[in-house]
Amino acid sequence: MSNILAFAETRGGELRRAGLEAVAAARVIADAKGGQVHAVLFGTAGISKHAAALGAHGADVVFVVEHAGFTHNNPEAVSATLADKVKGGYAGVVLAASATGKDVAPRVAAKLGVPMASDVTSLTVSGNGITCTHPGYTGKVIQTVTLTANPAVVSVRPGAFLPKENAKAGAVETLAPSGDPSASRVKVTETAAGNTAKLDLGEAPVIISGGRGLKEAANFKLVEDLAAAFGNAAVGATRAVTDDGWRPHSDQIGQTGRLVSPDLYVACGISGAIQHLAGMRTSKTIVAINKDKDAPIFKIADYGIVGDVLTILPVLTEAVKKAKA
Ligand SMILES: Cc1cc2nc3c(=O)[nH]c(=O)nc-3n(C[C@H](O)[C@H](O)[C@H](O)COP(=O)(O)OP(=O)(O)OC[C@H]3O[C@@H](n4cnc5c(N)ncnc54)[C@H](O)[C@@H]3O)c2cc1C
Repeated sequence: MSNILAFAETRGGELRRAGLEAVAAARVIADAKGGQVHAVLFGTAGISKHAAALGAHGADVVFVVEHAGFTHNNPEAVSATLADKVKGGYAGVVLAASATGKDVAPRVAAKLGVPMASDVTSLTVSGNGITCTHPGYTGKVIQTVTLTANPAVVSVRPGAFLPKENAKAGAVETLAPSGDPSASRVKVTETAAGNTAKLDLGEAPVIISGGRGLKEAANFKLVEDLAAAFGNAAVGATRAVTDDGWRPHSDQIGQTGRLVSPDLYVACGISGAIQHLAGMRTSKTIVAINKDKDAPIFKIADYGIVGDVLTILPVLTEAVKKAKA
């Protein structure tokens, strides 16, 4: 009982980075316990094409659950299948704390009758316990909890566990869903995609985020220019900005927005209100630009620039372009 199950999240038939991150986190636990990582991939016909990528990122076995009832997220059927599979002899199951994962993970824990650790940013294994850290009280504290329940249910914060490629290919097996996925009481009939050309905030290694200090919506062009110079960056925003309609609500980061943990987070004209920090304080490196040297954002920043964001952003963009040339 040292194998760990990972939920290989997909959307629109495509494997999400969140799924690979769940495998990466499951690998940490399985390696410490001397077990294997088994990923479960749900979808319609043809979804098995993603098994190779899961194997290449650390899944020893990929179970493919194909059914027309998995066209959209189907939390009831997915959680029932995952819980039944875990009962078959696993030490735990790992999911991403994404919108989909948040819908599925508590259902799995409830079906198994165990507690869960949610939005986990790091974990270690000692004896029979899995010790997890995660932000609590809207990010005011980092809590450390040890799960001793067996099996363990863990959801990991997007960006906290980096997918790692290995040379191995995982074995692929088919798995029958528990019950009839088409008969779920919860039916997602449509998924409306946002701007699909944009990098997803939960998956981008770099986020350039803007606040009210940018003065007006048009100045977000400076934020977009810096993101474009990086090439692998997404644009985020504070709630002050999304409430004012400068940016879509899907860009909002924080307590009531997206939770992110990129490698680099650049906060441009953002004060650092606790509700904003709740969504980004676990970023690996934080750079803040603010004209007020006492702005709270500087308390959590690794690098701070005191000055006018409207003049600093074009300079940074040119510097990044030069470094990338
Ligand atoms: C229940 C609840 C939930 C919330 N959820 C969220 C959430 O999810 N996400 C979120 O972001 N907020 C959230 N908020 C709002 C939050 O409290 C703040 O109001 C918001 O984050 C502030 O956004 P801001 O930093 O853009 O604006 P401000 O707080 O107005 O800060 C603007 C900053 O820009 C600086 N500045 C001004 N001009 C310049 C310049 N020229 N150059 C450089 N710096 C400049 C200022 O010094 C200031 O620090 C929530 C609030 C509540 C009550």
